[in-house]
Amino acid sequence: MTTVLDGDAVASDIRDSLTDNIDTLTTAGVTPGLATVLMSTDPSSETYVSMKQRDCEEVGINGIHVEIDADAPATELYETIEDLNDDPAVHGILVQLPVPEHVDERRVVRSIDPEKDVDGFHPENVGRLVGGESRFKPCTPHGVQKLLDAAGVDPDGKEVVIVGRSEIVGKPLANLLIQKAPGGNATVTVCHSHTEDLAAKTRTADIVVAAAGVPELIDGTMLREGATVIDVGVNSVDAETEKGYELVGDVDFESAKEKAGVITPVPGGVGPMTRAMLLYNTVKAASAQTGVDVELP
Ligand SMILES: Nc1nc(=O)c2c([nH]1)NC[C@@H]1CN(c3ccc(C(=O)N[C@@H](CCC(=O)O)C(=O)O)cc3)C=[N+]21
Repeated sequence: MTTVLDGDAVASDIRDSLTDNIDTLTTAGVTPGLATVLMSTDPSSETYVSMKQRDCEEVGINGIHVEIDADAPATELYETIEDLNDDPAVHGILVQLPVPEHVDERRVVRSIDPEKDVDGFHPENVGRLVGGESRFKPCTPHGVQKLLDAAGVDPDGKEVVIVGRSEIVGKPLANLLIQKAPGGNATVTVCHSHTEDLAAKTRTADIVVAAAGVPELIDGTMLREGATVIDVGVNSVDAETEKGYELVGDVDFESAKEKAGVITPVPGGVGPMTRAMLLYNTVKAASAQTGVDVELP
């Protein structure tokens, strides 16, 4: 029997535990604040940001939303970040990526105060993660780790094949999973667009993580019987839906499900976990910045 992991349910449990932490902070006079900055007209970016704001409201985080016209000069975004860095009510800052082409994305990431960088993308935080002393684990990799844990799949000693080498998922996830720490200790292979014979690699894996951004790249023929399959893909493809697009993963779910022991769906798998871990990092940031201790889930 194949288990289909319910990311919405696991994320909901994490939000419940965080609500207790947030109560502790609020009682001590600290309301955690998360600023989301959107400089884009992409409909899926708008959807994600509004979901993040709704999550904040649900758990009692003060969500501050800043919208910048996609045609505005880049300096407007840089100045917004400076203001948010200086605002003591803001404990976490997320600038929704991608930013428009005329904006320097690296500069954006570097200009966020590392202590407020709840995405974990600032080079200082990347360095800390690689060095085994992470401040904020990036939300999607952390969500994958929590989802595996909730499913009772321990990466310790397992062969993990990650398909995709992005700064946001592939690279940081590889780092988390090789760490000599609970939720780590895996043998990790990172595959990408230049990998020869991808299927030969994925067939060796106990755990396959698809994070290439290619719709339905991984199908059942590429999997070992009983493998755990984590689908990080959130590809918007044109469709005749209300929004004009639909969400498709990097895994061909139907054929993969025939082979997998455990599999995540899209939507309802990793996506909600990413959002839950953003709340987690915001609570962690508020606690670190104010010295009010909380016991994170
Ligand atoms: N600075 C920054 N940080 C990010 O973490 C970041 C980003 N930029 N840019 C875009 C990607 C993508 N991302 C998603 C988060 C949640 C869902 C999610 O919740 N998806 C739901 C459904 C979404 C729907 O219904 O459209 C699901 O999979 O069930 C998806 C995608 C965060 N990202």
